[in-house]
Amino acid sequence: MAEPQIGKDVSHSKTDDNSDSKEHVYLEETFYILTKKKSVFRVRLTSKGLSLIKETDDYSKEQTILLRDIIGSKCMRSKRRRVGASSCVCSSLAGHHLKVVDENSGDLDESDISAYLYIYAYVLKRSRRTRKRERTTITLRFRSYDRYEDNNREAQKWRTTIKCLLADTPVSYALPHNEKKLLILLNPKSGPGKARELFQTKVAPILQEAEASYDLHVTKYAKYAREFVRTRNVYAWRAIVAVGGDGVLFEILNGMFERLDWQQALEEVPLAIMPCGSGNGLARTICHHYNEPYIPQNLTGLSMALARGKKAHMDVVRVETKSKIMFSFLSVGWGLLSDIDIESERLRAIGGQRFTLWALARLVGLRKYKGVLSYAKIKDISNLPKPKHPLTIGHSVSQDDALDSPDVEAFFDCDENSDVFSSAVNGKRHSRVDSWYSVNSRRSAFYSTRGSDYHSVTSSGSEMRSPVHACMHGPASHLPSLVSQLPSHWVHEEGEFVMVHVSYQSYIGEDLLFAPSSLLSDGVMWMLIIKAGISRTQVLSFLIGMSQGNHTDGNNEFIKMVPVSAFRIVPEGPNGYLTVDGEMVEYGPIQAEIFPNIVNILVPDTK
Ligand SMILES: Nc1ncnc2c1ncn2[C@@H]1O[C@H](COP(=O)(O)OP(=O)(O)OP(=O)(O)O)[C@@H](O)[C@H]1O
Repeated sequence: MAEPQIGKDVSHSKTDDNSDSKEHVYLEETFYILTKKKSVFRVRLTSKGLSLIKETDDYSKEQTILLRDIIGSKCMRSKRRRVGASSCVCSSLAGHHLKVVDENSGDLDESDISAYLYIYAYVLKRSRRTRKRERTTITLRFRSYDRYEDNNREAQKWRTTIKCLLADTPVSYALPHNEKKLLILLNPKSGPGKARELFQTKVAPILQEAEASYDLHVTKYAKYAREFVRTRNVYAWRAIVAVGGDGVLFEILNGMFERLDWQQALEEVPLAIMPCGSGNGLARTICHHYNEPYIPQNLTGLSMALARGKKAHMDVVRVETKSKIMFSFLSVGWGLLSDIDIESERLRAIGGQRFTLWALARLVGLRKYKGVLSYAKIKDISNLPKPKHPLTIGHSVSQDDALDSPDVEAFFDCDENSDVFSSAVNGKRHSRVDSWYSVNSRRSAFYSTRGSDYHSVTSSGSEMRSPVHACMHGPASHLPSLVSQLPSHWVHEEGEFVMVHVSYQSYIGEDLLFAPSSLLSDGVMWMLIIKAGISRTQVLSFLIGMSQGNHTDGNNEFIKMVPVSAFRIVPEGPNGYLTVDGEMVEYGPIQAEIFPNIVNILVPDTK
């Protein structure tokens, strides 16, 4: 039997049955199942993924776990049995409930020389109407040699190769050098207040399996995340993750623009979002573009994206009010949708449904707002100029003061419920008698990645509230000041409006497909204008249509959607709401322009 080998020595090309593309085989090994004497499993690690080929005298059946669905792997050993447990060292393992522990654990069973490789994957499953990821663990048992060290070496070879393939680095015997930690900024108050729980139960276990370590900071007050990002050496982390609603990411983004080195920081440190708020428009948009199932409070696909680190460019909009400049990634709103967003705050505890309830209330008392709307219309969106980077060059400034001391690290190994389909072999000499076993959706007991730090709200440490006056940097505006005249080619509309809402993302909420044609990075803002005079029935069908993205279909003289590159809204009177990314800003004149490609955001790896 050929030993598993690595890299060039054994590599050969295999033509995939389903495609013409050549597939590179890195490792290949046969695993026997003695209880099923006539069947073997040929396991192949290829550039495509992990192929498990079951071969009997009569047939051969292949299952492939795609590389993009694999999140990580881990080498384990058997756990020492308790004294009095009904087993003897030399007895068959078949039928027994095998428990495994970390290879460095003090609780391991020295008499079992097997090394176990656990491979963790989240495979996309389709049922008739839905798609979702299911957790799958493949266990390979290495027991060809008489010494654990030799078996472990084999298992480690597979682990290293998997790790290199996942990191997209050349396959070698050394684990790829990784890497900086993730910076997690978690808002415990976002949405219905479940961010902490969701992170611990849904995100942390996946980061654990991927061996992606992180520093977790729980925000202590509004603007905490913004100050944190402004004042820290953000280059120490490989990405900054907002766990909460769009509001936390808004803070992080604006904290980045408050840095003198904003350009370098945004180029080198990608941002990411884990949706635990009530709107979650950006997270929904990312999943939409990358064909990743979006299931509220599930977070599997986006957690995998954190581990993988694949980046995409995203546009950012510079917004100016009378007294502030800010940067936005989602939307600017005036009228109906902003009223619903802000006034439904009091129903925060019920999560996203607050929008539906308040929409009904606002429909009954439909308001209209007087003002002037001006915009630079994009004439041909199929022929957009290639996005440019802003010309301003920032210089790097970083501060590195300490905030909290790390709290206790919570790490639990997956030593419960870990079944391994094992072969009946006793005696001292082993021929190759390894076996594999795969089980779906196993419960996981992982909470925190080794090497990750949890900075608790209760941990001692300085309150941050920075006394430093923050000033906004970022790309230079091309617009005249808010009180100056606009260019002559702009369109002006004066009158009464039910709403004007501008978004640069497809979804502005989990169920609100606002701009179906929008892309993450296209330099286009989609401006939806609803003029006064529209009937309540038409508004209702507009709101219902937004769940499917067909709210602007059909002939309606009161509703229109316009692609723009810049706009200005000048409301009349003192009463009303203006929102930027769902956050209320001062009521009065507001203008905005889009800057393509400024931010890097982590996205699912669905290549
Ligand atoms: N510890 C905290 N205490 C109080 N408010 C906080 C804290 N941390 C952050 N905030 C503020 O909470 C606001 C709302 O946050 P977030 O966006 O996470 O939730 P959400 O509004 O429910 O979600 P969405 O924006 O998706 O609707 C933000 O403006 C943020 O500044």
